[in-house]
Amino acid sequence: MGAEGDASDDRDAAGLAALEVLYRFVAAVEVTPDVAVHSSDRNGIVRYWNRACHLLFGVPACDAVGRPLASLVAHPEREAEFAAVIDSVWRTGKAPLARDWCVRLPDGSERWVYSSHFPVSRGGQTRQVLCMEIDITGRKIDEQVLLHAGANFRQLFERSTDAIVLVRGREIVDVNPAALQLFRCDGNDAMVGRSLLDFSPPVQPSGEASMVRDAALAARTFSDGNQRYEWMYQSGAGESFWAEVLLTSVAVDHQHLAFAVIRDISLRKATERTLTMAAQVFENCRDAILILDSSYRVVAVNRAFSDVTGYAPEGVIGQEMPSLRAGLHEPAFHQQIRDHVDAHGHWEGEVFSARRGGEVFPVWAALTAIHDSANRITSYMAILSDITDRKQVEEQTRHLAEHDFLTDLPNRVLFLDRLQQALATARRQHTRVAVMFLDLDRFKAINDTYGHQAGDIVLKEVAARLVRCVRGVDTVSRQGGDEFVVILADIGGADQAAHVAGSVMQAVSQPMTVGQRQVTLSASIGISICPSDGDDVDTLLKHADVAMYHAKQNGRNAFQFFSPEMNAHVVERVQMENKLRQALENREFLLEYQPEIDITSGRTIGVEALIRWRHPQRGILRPDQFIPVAEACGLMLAIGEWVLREACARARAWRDQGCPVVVAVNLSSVQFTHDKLLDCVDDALASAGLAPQFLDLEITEGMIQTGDAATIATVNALRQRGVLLTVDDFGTGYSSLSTLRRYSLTKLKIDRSFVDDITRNPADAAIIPAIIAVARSLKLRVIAEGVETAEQLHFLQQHGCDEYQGHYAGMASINPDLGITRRHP
Ligand SMILES: Nc1nc2c(ncn2[C@@H]2O[C@H](COP(=O)(O)OP(=O)(O)OP(=O)(O)O)[C@@H](O)[C@H]2O)c(=O)[nH]1
Repeated sequence: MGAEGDASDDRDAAGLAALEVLYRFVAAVEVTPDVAVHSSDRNGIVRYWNRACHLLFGVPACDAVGRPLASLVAHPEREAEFAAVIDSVWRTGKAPLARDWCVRLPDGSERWVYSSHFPVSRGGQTRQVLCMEIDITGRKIDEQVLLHAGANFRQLFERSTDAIVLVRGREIVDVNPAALQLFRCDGNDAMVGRSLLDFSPPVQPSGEASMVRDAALAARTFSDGNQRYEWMYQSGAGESFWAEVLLTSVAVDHQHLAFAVIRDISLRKATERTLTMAAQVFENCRDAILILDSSYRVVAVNRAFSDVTGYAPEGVIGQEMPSLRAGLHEPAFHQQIRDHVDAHGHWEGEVFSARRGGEVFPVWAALTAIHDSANRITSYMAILSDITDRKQVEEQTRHLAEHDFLTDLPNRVLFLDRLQQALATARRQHTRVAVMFLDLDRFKAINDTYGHQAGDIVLKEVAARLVRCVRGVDTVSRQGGDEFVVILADIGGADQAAHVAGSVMQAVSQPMTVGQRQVTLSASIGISICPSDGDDVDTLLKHADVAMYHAKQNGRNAFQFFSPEMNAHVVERVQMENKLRQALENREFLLEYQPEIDITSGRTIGVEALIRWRHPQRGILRPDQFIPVAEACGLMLAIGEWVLREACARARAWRDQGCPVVVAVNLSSVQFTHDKLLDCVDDALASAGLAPQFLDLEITEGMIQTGDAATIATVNALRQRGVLLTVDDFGTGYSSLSTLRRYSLTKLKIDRSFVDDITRNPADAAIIPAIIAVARSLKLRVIAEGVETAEQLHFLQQHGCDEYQGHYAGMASINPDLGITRRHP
């Protein structure tokens, strides 16, 4: 990517540099007073005419362009020769040698010009003939004078502004002051006696050796009388310069002499080079270039213009710019651009252009005014870069940035933007907007069961179904994971939102095929409505999320509208979560111990450790007030570990004080199924130095009723360590005798609701003897909890219960009195 980027940067830089050359050239050609530049097409019609042409021929560009060249510049007496020269350019595609012409101007006057003709080619075919002309009338007059000078020849030789060098054989025998000046030599001695080859580089720019070419020219001059050619010289100061040479052979006193009239044409050559380069840039530039006259009519276009727009040059030259004609922008917009260019010289920006077939495409346009020497705008240059591809890439990039890669739905970024817009519209038009937050139920199970790929297919299918449930003005977005949010714009009321939520649930719950399988899903949806539940993005989203959370809490597969009470509940819960996270660190937990009494002896044989939270604001909280939150936010493991350690340490302390009691600790299901349970128990016992038989772990029926191998292994591992195991809240679950038999347990704890029944509902208390019978058959001890009255104790005693706990024996406290023995009736 990087390398490609660098390469294209280089290309762009080169392209810009080339365009800069072109621009400077067009500007230079336009303003140069010395070189008249014009071009004509195959029919001899003038297509380009610079300001110097105006000065030389007396015809302004606006009158010259479009007229036959022959009507502007006549070549009296040499019409046929001139026509042959032009014809050879068209036929051969080659530039002929420059030559002098006497031309007649439209006003009847005559001038001498020195003309060079060049083909302007495209695709290997000559399209125009470009002509550069220099006014040499003054020099011609000098030459005429020279011819008729006779005796005054020497004087004219001395005064000539052209360099004249007399040569015998190869040797220079005389030079005039102009020659000394041209060759940067201080006096005749510097040249006389030497050869012109001494003032030439070894090789000419054409690649020919100077010596070889010089010999050929000398021979031809000798046979033809004279030769005109171009030559690269090197001055005495070592500088190279281009010259035009007229070498004439003369016989004086039977000696063959030659005199060379040499004129520096470096300036013209440089202009030619720039012209060639500019023509190449113009033709080969990847961007479309148009040269426009001061009325914005096309004077010339390059190949890229035709490639990009499909217009042939003939179709547009002399017309106004095609994109202007297409009426893609308001006329006022074009006028603004023109005003800007006239005022500042340049304008660039993004506009639309049209191809010949009518297709509209985006371009980056740069329009530059070209001024003459009097700073008047004579023409314009427009460069049009087709940015269709760039726009497409931009569009793709934008799409990627705003859409979810999996479902192609708007992502959170675009969703937020759309919601802002929907809310702004609702505010203006006093309408309502609903935000529907949807989370799939137990989606993790799909991933876990069928694999992530299957999960992806499900998410895509859900996305498609959601889109089908809403109108075009609504937005369905995926926020990530299995969460989707829908904006229902301009809804009549809550009923309408409920209707959509109903159809969404219906759509999601239709079975879908993933690979070979059928999957059935459900979703929980929370809805908030603007303005009643909030009128800004954050509030509406938060409230829809809160409502969705409640839908989940209430059993999933439902939708819920937001209500302030829900919010209060959630706020409270979040606050509790935050406080809970700090509670361990701040040592805010404490354990109270409730004695467990042996019914026969009345002695305290154990204690149940009960966790309390000393909440900084709300005082002492009981487990049911915070344990569900701790479980939900993943803090239960850490809290459970602390309880185990603390309880074991305390049991060890009591034993050291001579009160060896068993400490019962409740295990949460997260703890019980966690693979660190055994390590955790071992650590707690080891760090307290407590024998395992003094630790009783209380688990619920629910945790063991599956009877699966993993649960059996955990129970066995604990029992093998010697730790006791009690099934808490016994009688409320559905464990069967056969399941219980699989485990090596210690004790069953009769749930307090049955103990309550002894006094309140004696008929139902019959379950207690049944539980005790089960325990006996499994050789387990039985303990009853929640014993508050003598009557309850008596009932338990009568039915052979082993132990009890409850207010009758003693409240839970930090420092229970373990020494007392209760007297039972
Ligand atoms: N296949 C797939 N799964 C994803 C993608 N992004 C997130 N998930 C999974 O989606 C699941 C989202 O689970 P949750 O919403 O937290 O929980 P859930 O199982 O849906 O349970 P509830 O939301 O409580 O009903 C997680 O298991 C993520 O790993 C995804 O692009 N493709």
